[in-house]
Amino acid sequence: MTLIAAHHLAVRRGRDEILSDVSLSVAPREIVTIVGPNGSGKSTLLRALLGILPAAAGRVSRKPGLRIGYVPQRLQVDGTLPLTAARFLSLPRRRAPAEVAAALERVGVPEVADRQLADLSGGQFQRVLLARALLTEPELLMLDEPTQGLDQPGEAAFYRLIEEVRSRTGAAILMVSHDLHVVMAASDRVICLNRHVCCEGTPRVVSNAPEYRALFGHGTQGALALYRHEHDHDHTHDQCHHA
Ligand SMILES: Nc1ncnc2c1ncn2[C@@H]1O[C@H](COP(=O)(O)OP(=O)(O)OP(=O)(O)O)[C@@H](O)[C@H]1O
Repeated sequence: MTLIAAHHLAVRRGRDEILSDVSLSVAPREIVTIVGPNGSGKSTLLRALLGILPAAAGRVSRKPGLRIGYVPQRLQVDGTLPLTAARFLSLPRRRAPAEVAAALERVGVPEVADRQLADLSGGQFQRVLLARALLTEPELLMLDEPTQGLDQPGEAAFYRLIEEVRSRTGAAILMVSHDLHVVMAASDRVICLNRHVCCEGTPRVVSNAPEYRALFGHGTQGALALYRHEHDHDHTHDQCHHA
């Protein structure tokens, strides 16, 4: 069974084709991570899967009635707007205080309920966003660079939390990440995107693929190589595809 899939999807912004011929699918309980250079269309892909952006070609299919929890890449909170974490979780749908407290407890930040959103640390704020996404009891959680701005222990803790969410709720996870170490440890499947799917497969298969090494190199150097990737190589012989 598939929860959500893209079939030969293309997305345009103006005259620019941001995504071409992208096909992918996410099955129940899977953790799938999208990696790729800046501007490679990762956020665009998530937004097209959500139906926020229209398909210029191809299509998106979703299991009927699929419940999706989405954590966007950025959420600007106006520091002058008084809004506590608990109140934020109660928008747009009113939630009982006990439900809000349980949601914050689940993501490990019960103490922030009455704090102003603008006063939370990056890690606390990401957890509040996750708590909010979990309130809809999603079958699929979509997270766009959820650990942006967190330090390494904060990132590792957040990904452990994501795995816990998967085991407790059975939700599938589709996320964008730049942190390759954690991606490799925490994902069932990795999709390398550069306006099209360069390469995909299990972390083991992908990390052993010459195409992956050309893209990412090794270790921390690899993470830097990601940003330098010029996409000047030929993908005709991608061996990690369909792995
Ligand atoms: N609202 C918009 N209007 C026009 N073009 C856009 C818009 N949003 C994004 N783009 C363009 O689409 C391309 C892909 O952007 P996108 O944000 O999907 O990439 P990304 O892989 O998520 O990047 P990053 O890693 O930097 O977050 C970029 O060239 C960007 O300039």
